Amino acid sequence: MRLEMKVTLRRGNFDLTTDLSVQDENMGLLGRSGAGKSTVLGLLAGTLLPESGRIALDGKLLFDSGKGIMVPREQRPIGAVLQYDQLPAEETVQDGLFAVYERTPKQRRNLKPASLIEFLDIGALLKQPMRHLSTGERQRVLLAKALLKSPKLLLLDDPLATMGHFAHAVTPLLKRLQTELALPLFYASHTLGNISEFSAKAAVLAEGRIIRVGLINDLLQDADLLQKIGLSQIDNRIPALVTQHDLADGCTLAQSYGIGLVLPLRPELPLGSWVTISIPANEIALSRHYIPGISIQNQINGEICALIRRDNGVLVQIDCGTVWLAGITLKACRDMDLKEGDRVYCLAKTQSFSYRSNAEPSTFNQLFDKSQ
Ligand SMILES: Nc1ncnc2c1ncn2[C@@H]1O[C@H](COP(=O)(O)OP(=O)(O)OP(=O)(O)O)[C@@H](O)[C@H]1O
Repeated sequence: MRLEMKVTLRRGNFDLTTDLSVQDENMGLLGRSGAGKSTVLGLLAGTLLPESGRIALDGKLLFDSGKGIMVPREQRPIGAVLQYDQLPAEETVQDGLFAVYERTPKQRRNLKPASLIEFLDIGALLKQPMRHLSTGERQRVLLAKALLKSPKLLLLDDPLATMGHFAHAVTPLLKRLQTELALPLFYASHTLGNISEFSAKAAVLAEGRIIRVGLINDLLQDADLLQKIGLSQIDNRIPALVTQHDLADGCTLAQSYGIGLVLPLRPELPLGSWVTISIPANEIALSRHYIPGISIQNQINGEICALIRRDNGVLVQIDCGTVWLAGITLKACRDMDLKEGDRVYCLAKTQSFSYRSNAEPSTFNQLFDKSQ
């Protein structure tokens, strides 16, 4: 995706001025509530009209105030799951899906509607008007609509946050679309959890301005930036190789960068497969010593590489082969007299780890329309 967006818009007391140039496959949009994320997505999708400026996707102008160009939403090669989307009040789910699919040129259609409807479990909703749907149902229907457009870019206003348990099924679907259809995702959220699932990079938005664009790993090392965007919940994402399922003791064993990990039991994961596990930074405690006779199964030794001051505490970066982040209070940091270069143990309970969804190669094959 090559995206250029240099626009201005005033909404009430809120001023948005973006100067964003994206040359990547995927991008996250990170910012506090009210920073302007939904506004940016609306401008890209074509539900909002900028006052001035220019938007171009892959060299094609979508908006240019100087040239008087404004490509309407239906004609933009963009699918969008937006938080606020004006939809015809009485339009049924089926009519909405059908209309989008019919408008998409046959040679561009790349997904089978029936399989998508089944996969997103929206078959029972087809006769309902959109206004009768719950938030989560609505998000799934909007995702189906966005995908049936066979878009060249998918905008997501954190739909996973409101999808409940469906998020576990939809995440691998989106990942599969990224690889199978080379579909770029632009994912907006106020936390990094879902963004980093789909993109290694993020643009940071604060008070209607893009203040940084960079690798998420680099953004996490910028204490001022973290403070500015009030990032509170930070997850560690760790790749791990499944080595053993211990049914008797109820745990799965894995290796990550030479470190042995004791994880929640997931016997269906093939031995020798790679998984991504996550653990919130706030779930990791630190100790200067190995603690024998404790129920916590993971005590991982590493060296502190940075101490980042946050609103209510300190984010400690520890090099354990890969970088782990532990969120502790300022008091704990002072009491332990922690400094860069100190060696510490990261203490992590088995049940604090969760498995992130992995795209299994065969699960989605029936979705793709390969007849074109
Ligand atoms: N229809 C509107 N009229 C006037 N102001 C609006 C309107 N919609 C949004 N705003 C203002 O624009 C600003 C940015 O809103 P926006 O929804 O883009 O933020 P956001 O980053 O997506 O927030 P959140 O994470 O809470 O969804 C807010 O200050 C909001 O009050």
